[in-house]
Amino acid sequence: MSRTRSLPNVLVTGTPGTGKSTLCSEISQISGLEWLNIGEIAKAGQLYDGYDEVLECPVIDEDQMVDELEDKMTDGGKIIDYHGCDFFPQRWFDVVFVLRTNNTILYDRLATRGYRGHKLESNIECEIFQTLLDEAKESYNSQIVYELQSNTPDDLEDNIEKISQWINQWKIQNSHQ
Ligand SMILES: Nc1ncnc2c1ncn2[C@@H]1O[C@H](COP(=O)(O)OP(=O)(O)O)[C@@H](O)[C@H]1O
Repeated sequence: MSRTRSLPNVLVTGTPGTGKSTLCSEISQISGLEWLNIGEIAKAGQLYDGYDEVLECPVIDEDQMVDELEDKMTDGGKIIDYHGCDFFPQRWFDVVFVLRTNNTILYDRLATRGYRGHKLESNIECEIFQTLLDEAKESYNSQIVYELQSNTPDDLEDNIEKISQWINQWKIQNSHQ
């Protein structure tokens, strides 16, 4: 599938607060990949299907979201971040990065964001049980799934470097097709 694309599609997943949007914003500026922010797309199109009382957030209508993104993903050159990945078609992505953050650091980030009670606890549990890493490995070929630590500004720099290198390598490998 990737042979029809001139640029790869990259998925960045992980528990809320692990740094997905920060990383995607940087990568899209450096690499020219277009960052598709699922939260904003859902809001703009009102692509919702109910409300999650525990996580205190609207539930995205996954089928509508996939329909909305299909043409863009077929074109390639997209970077998506989301705290879930099992509803995206496997064929969309050339690589999946799962951000991981130490529990106490994540707790502070989410508390600063205003998360409290069940919402805060559920997200910390999600990270402790490596829910998003397991979901990524179950949903995609585990050979394209990479775990990245996202605790410090140095980690952020390392991750920007690693993903940029991966994109450049992909371009070289796919330039003659
Ligand atoms: N590697 C990192 N080191 C330190 N702070 C980070 C790092 N990545 C993100 N942050 C900070 O953590 C908070 C959550 O990041 P954000 O990108 O919004 O996470 P997500 O999109 O996964 O919810 C932000 O305040 C951001 O500046």
